[in-house]
Amino acid sequence: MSGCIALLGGSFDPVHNGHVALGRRFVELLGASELRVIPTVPWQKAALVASPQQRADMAQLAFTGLPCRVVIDRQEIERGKATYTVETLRALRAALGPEVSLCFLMGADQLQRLDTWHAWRDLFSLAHLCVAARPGFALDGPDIPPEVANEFTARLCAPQQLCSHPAGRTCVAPDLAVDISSTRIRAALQGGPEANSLIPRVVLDYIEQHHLYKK
Ligand SMILES: Nc1ncnc2c1ncn2[C@@H]1O[C@H](COP(=O)(O)OP(=O)(O)OP(=O)(O)O)[C@@H](O)[C@H]1O
Ligand SMILES: O=C(O)c1ccc[n+]([C@@H]2O[C@H](COP(=O)([O-])O)[C@@H](O)[C@H]2O)c1
Repeated sequence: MSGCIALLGGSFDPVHNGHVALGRRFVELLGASELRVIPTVPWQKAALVASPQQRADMAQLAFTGLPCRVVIDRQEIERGKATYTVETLRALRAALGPEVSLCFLMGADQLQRLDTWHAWRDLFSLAHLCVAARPGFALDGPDIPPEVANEFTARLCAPQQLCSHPAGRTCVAPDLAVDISSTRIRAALQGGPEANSLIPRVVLDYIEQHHLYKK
């Protein structure tokens, strides 16, 4: 089976067990043959702490061991400016062709904000959208903007159906429940050992070696 490509974009400042669980869960559900991790330069967030290179290094460490090929895609950090996902998906389509199945992964927090993304409706012609539950963020109901809910629900399929189509469908992983954020980890790293259980050991070692996130 050729499988599809799961795409996971993020700030990863730092990468944590929630990101790894999100990637792993959808690789399993979709039957993806590749997870392409895309460290971003976010236009909706204040300045990040770690450098683009450090965030890419940490992602490389965190995602080894998944049951598929893992690629750290540096195109967004190499653009050297804040980027839009729609641009990245257009570049991937141009490079990979119209037939390959592309599945863009996100947590429920981003579904709630999807209507703020640049040209968000165009995303559906370029990729599938796959959304995982995240504690504190509903997957449906009044927290999802009505226009997003309409588009998302009309395209909803079982995850295993996505790999046989290039784009345009949606799916959910309602059973993910990892209550971790990079914000909490940055705070924990300043205060004590709590971060130990929230990020992969190899990433914690990297953070210590590079003296990241200290006061
Ligand atoms: N615990 C989690 N469960 C499910 N999805 C998550 C989780 N943490 C992050 N994600 C998703 O991973 C992607 C990248 O997230 P990001 O790098 O911004 O991490 P974050 O923890 O949300 O960061 P911050 O706290 O700095 O906002 C987003 O689509 C986000 O929804
Ligand atoms: O394209 C946009 O306008 C857009 C707005 C907000 C977030 N994103 C993407 O969503 C992913 C997660 O972003 P973040 O800010 O939660 O790290 C990452 O790939 C971002 O590029 C994209």
